[in-house]
Amino acid sequence: MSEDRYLTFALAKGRLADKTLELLAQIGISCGEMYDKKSRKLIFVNEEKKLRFFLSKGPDVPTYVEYGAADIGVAGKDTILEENKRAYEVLDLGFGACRMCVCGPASAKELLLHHERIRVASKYPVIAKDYFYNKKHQTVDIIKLNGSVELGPIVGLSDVIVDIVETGSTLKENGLEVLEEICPLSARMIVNQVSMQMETERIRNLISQLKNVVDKDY
Ligand SMILES: Nc1ncnc2c1ncn2[C@@H]1O[C@H](COP(=O)(O)OP(=O)(O)OP(=O)(O)O)[C@@H](O)[C@H]1O
Ligand SMILES: O=P(O)(O)OC[C@H]1O[C@H](OP(=O)(O)OP(=O)(O)O)[C@H](O)[C@@H]1O
Repeated sequence: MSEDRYLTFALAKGRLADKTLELLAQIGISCGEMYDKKSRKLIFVNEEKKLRFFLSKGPDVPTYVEYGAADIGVAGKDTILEENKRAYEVLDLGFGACRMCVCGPASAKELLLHHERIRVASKYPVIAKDYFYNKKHQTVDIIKLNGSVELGPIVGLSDVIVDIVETGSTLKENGLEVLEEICPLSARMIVNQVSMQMETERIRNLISQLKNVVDKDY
């Protein structure tokens, strides 16, 4: 444990970024110019509290944390499950709440029911494979897509999709529905395993302050 060592945070760009910065601000941690959307700067330092922050693509957050390039990370549970990296998941931050679901046209219900060998399109092939093979014991063909996954059943690429559902409006507007729920999702804080041993007090203190705010808000 060293007083001079900087604790480094890897934060996910995109939907979760603003909420993460707001949460840190609520416990008195400022990330300064990170709020400046026009800035191309990647790393920010809070000298007073000996903290460093950087924004990365969401799926890279668990990688930075596993290798110790970041001590702490904030990412969606979907990303954590999909990337499957070594790190301690220490806190459910509550925001970014949504669900991972199997979705498709109503007609695909029968295919699921009879454990047919179906095609599943997803941005999350690891989660999809784990669900169908390990939980449902159903053999399927998984097709990896990078976005607009709802297109899969519409254009005949796949029978169903495994994707995030929040409000359900994307499904509705495209004539699809939730067929099965895989798991609930939200933003999580993860910690590098060595950092947790080396900086136990600072990290525990941070977790407990964040927990107080999260318990109050959600
Ligand atoms: N409606 C939603 N769609 C997608 N992700 C959501 C939604 N609601 C909450 N989330 C959370 O936000 C995270 C994704 O945020 P982001 O804005 O980076 O989306 P993305 O579409 O996956 O990114 P990209 O545009 O780089 O592909 C997810 O990992 C998930 O945990
Ligand atoms: O239930 P809803 O509130 O409609 O939200 C769910 C949609 O949002 C996400 O897509 P995103 O906007 O990230 O775009 P993408 O399809 O390119 O990943 C997700 O993949 C769904 O398509």
